[in-house]
Amino acid sequence: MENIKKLVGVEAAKFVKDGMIVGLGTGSTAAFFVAELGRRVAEENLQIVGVTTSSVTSEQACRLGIALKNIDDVDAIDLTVDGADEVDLALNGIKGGGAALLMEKIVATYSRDYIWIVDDAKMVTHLGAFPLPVEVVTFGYGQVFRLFEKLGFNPVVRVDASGEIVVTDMGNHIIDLHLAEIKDPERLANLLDETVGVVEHGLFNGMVKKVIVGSASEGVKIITK
Ligand SMILES: O=C[C@H](O)[C@H](O)[C@H](O)COP(=O)(O)O
Repeated sequence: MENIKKLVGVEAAKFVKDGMIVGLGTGSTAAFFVAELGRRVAEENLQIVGVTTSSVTSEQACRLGIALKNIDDVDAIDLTVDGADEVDLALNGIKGGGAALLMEKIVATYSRDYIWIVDDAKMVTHLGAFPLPVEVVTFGYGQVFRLFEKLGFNPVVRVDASGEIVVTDMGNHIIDLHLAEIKDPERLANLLDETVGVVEHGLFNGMVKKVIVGSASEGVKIITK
């Protein structure tokens, strides 16, 4: 699995050219992309500026000597590369397994080009087997939780390994919705967008035009919309 993640990470890095402002995704797959950029910065003098999507990625990029800027200090981001938790046939996806969905969605929204890197097990017919992360403000999150219960969304407040409620980089909580199958991603996204207390959700509908998929048997495949 780590080999496949590395394969797609290195493949995605080929789209990065000198002078680019690059959005750096979060997660175990995106980490291979960032590592490859770090290698090219060190060994090939690649000139780039990164805009990161989490504190974890910022730390990795800093360690690797990748120059970073705050999203507000760049005009636009040329390309963002990120992982995903599930991708359907229309290239809608679920993100946020690593609790970085809010920063990821903002960086993706202000990027000219956006690529996902995944292993083939994440390619699905319908989204929803992966619990949908919803980022909620801490004030009144219990009320939002109860609303989700009433709607039959099987919500679970995310806790870390020591049982503490997760606090995201943006200071919010995450409620994971165990939906089994999302029949209409657009409708669900609209409902969540309109729910007071929800900051953002992990449905990334129609945002990506290119997905680099890795598999043990077939290597790398690029799916475009
Ligand atoms: O919040 C985390 C991100 O959305 C990740 O990109 C996503 O969870 C995929 O992570 P991984 O590559 O570790 O499976």
